[in-house]
Amino acid sequence: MTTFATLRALHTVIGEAITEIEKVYQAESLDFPSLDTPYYTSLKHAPEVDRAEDLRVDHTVFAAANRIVSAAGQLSATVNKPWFSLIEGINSTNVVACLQFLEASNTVEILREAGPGGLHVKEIAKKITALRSWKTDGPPVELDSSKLSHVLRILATFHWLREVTPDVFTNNRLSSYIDSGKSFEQLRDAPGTKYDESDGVAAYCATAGDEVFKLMTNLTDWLLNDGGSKTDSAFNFTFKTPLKYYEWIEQPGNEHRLTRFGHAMHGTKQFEIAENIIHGFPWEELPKDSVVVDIGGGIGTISLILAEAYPHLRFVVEDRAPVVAIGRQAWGGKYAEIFDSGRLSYHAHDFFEPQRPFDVPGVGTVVHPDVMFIRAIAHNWPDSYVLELLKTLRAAAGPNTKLLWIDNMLAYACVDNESGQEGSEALGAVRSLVPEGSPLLPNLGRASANGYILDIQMLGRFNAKERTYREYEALTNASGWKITRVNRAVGSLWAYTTAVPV
Ligand SMILES: C[S@@+](CC[C@H](N)C(=O)[O-])C[C@H]1O[C@@H](n2cnc3c(N)ncnc32)[C@H](O)[C@@H]1O
Repeated sequence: MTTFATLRALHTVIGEAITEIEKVYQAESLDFPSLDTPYYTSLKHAPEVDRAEDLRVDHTVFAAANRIVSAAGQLSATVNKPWFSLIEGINSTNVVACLQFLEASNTVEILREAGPGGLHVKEIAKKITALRSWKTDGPPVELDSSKLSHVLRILATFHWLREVTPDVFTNNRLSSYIDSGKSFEQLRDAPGTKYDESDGVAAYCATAGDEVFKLMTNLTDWLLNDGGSKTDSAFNFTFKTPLKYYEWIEQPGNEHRLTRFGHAMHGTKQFEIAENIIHGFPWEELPKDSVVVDIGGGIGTISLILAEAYPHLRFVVEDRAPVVAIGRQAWGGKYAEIFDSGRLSYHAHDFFEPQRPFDVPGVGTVVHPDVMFIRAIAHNWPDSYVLELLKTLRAAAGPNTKLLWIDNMLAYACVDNESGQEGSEALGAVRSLVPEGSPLLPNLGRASANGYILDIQMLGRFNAKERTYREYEALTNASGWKITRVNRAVGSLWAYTTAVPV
């Protein structure tokens, strides 16, 4: 194929995908949500606004949108001047720093309250300064608005904000996504509660802008000088600690990081649509009062989604004692019925220690849970630890216990000729994520970027990784489990992998 033929094929992919999306929206007389219009998850909207939002994750729309992102990324990589592509890649820290600033300065909340007309940088700077007053004993250091305008302008250039008129900025759809929902007064009077009862996206942004941003600057040194093995990870190298990340955030002085991390994990449900979580496993087939243990469940984000959808089940969120201790409080008054009825309880336990029988409200002592699930757990640990964890869970399993492993399942960036044989696709090994003859990268390129970005975050933070199907299979086979089903999520690389004891 000539390059022009490839460019035209990519252009066609985009055109056809737009037509598919338009049909779905036209069927309900709706327009696609505009990039210029904020959508604050903490606010109430007209039903048609919410419906247009919901349709974004309609399977047809989601899949077509992914093809557009993939094709647009490939088109741009082909035609953009390589130097410009390099600058965007190698200097992307500039954008990261500005995104970190956007969240840390509470600019999104300030602009929400300013309304659609936006606010001049001088006014934004004054408000940011006022919100910093708790940081210092004396008068807060005034933020220079001429510098602020430059930070906000690069964000507008990357579509993270909108510059309405020179030096006047407003939120757009993307920046509104980082909104914590808090008022100026709440942020001023109780800055430590910014993430409480939020959707966790702002907390995720803050964690990524702090720990991850810092440790990524040392990834190359760690890999080249330590071979990626002598010290535990780029995190240890950066923060000069022998502790594992989860021990470190529990140390005095890191209280804000521990609380923020719990909320950030709540934010990570955005990696997927709730529908995947709800239908990733046949929860409805489990008998009443079946016990589901959420191993390393954090503050309970995923179990709460499931407990709402499946009132007949009992959920136990197991995590380290300091995390469990802040679990219920992180939700404020939300989910009171689920907690009060005992349908969801917390259990402090180190998951590398043998699982012991424990009491579940309304059920009694449980020796073998019906389901044990690990979501975003294995990707935090190198293979040797995952093996230990899977063996520990295997020892706790009864003959009917199922293990559900939820993580990204990485596809190769090329066609995998050894996969795709009869029967293997059902178990997760795929030849390609795009149809035969498509000009798109077999792993959907930029549309799947979030999975590979998370993979490298796991490498830097934990010396760990997201895994391919073969890597899942090697670990389950070596620990007494057999994979019986892989349910790939719609629109992302997340997968729901069920295994049974052998
Ligand atoms: C990436 S978070 C995932 C949280 C949750 N499963 C979710 O999907 O939102 C990993 C969790 O593992 C917990 N964890 C780490 N080491 C643990 C251990 N040894 N025992 C129990 N939990 C642990 C952490 O405290 C954290 O809540």
